[in-house]
Amino acid sequence: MALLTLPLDATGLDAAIIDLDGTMVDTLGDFVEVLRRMLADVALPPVAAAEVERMVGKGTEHLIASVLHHLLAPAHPELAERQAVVEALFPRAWASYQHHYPAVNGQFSRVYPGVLEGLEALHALHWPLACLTNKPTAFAVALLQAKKLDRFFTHVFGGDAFAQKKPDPLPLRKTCEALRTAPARTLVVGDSSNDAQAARAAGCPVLLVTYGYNHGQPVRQVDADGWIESLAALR
Ligand SMILES: O=C(O)COP(=O)(O)O
Ligand SMILES: [Mg+2]
Repeated sequence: MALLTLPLDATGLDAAIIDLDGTMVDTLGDFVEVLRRMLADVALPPVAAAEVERMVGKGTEHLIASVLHHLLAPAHPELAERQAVVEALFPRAWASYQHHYPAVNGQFSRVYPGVLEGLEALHALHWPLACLTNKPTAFAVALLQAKKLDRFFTHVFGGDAFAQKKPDPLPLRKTCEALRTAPARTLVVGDSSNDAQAARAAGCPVLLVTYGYNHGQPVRQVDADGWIESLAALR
């Protein structure tokens, strides 16, 4: 695919679906802070940003469970026993996370360089644009509004919008339906293997940014159609 060697309007593509965390907004600081508040509520110590970075991207349930497993591992080295402790703690942790997130959302995060330029370039082509994230929809909408990026998107779908989350292809298929575009003509831009696997399975071409969160793995080893150092490369 000559995605990165042709001008975008000569690629045969006519729409785009863009990921949020790690692609448009560096939200690691938000996650670290909301987890710090949540963990204090359940009498656990905070978790380091480098650990959180490896755990972000598969939605809220996965993030909370991963953090609890990580922190409880020294005291409960046996997996089955730890699982039971995590399950018992989970409802309180979940409720605390939901309680704290709105106040934290966008306060400890920033839009990556080049994002505005890239979105403006797609907007100038009159491509319909959707934001598809594993973050809950309400938090995603509020974050895009706080960062003044909401005006670019006709649709915003979060991890709770469909029956499956990325890396399942269902959210991409459903988002293409909402945009009324064909997957093969819809560019996916993301930062992780979740985005790339979902795009491959849905039949969408996919570009990955090189600066986001990819579960601690090198992003250039992920099967994708290309890598960009900034969304400004879409100009
Ligand atoms: O897992 C999350 O909450 C965020 O994931 P995203 O990279 O799909 O925006
Ligand atoms: Mg992401």
